[in-house]
Amino acid sequence: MLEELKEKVFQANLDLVKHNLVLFTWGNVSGIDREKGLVVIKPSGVSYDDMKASDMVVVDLQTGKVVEGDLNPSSDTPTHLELYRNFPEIGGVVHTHSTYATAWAQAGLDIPSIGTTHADYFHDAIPCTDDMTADMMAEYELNTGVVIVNKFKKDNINYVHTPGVLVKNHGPFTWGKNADEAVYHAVVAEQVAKMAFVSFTVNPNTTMNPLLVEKHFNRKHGPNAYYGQKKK
Ligand SMILES: O=C(CO)[C@@H](O)[C@H](O)COP(=O)(O)O
Repeated sequence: MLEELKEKVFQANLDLVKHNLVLFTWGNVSGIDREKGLVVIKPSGVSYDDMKASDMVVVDLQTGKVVEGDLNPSSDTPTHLELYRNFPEIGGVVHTHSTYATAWAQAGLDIPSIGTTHADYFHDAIPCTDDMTADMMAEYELNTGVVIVNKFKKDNINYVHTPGVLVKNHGPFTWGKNADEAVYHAVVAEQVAKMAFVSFTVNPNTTMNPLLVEKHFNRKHGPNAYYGQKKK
């Protein structure tokens, strides 16, 4: 079942290792088949060296029940599912503990847009979620997704234009139209987190003109986007 998606999700998980975004098993990638309402995700606690495409676990989008697979799905599965249920245009989700993005998450700070690299991929600051309340702890993984969705709703952030978030005291989640794009955004998020850290070390008052943010974002994603299009 879903052999092609399993292979893609498996390769996307290995790409986390290739891009130095994970140590041990501290990360996970999933992909969704929207028509079938099924999500394919990495198994929990299996080393990337030993993992095979056939180890990927298939879960039901609505119930979270395992539909196929001998191993437990990633412990972060309820978070991935909550994102798929609330962000209908996404096709892949990534979670890592990459160093710089996690440092901003642990500090409880948004990563502000202070460079064109950031603005090319994230229209707004990469937001950091609010604290979870005590009653949310019982369903911690599900509510990790809830605090992400709440943050985007409360601050009116477009999840397509800003495809990532920092979960406070935890780490980054990113998404995209498929698993590959979600990994790509995880790489960019880590890089802009690192560059922002260095920029604020050099100049704690670093800012960026919002007009430059708009220019760069729209050059890649606006109605007249140029980047990657056929020559007119
Ligand atoms: O957030 C965490 C740990 O804090 C997780 O990302 C796990 O480290 C990965 O777990 P599995 O995907 O192997 O269950």
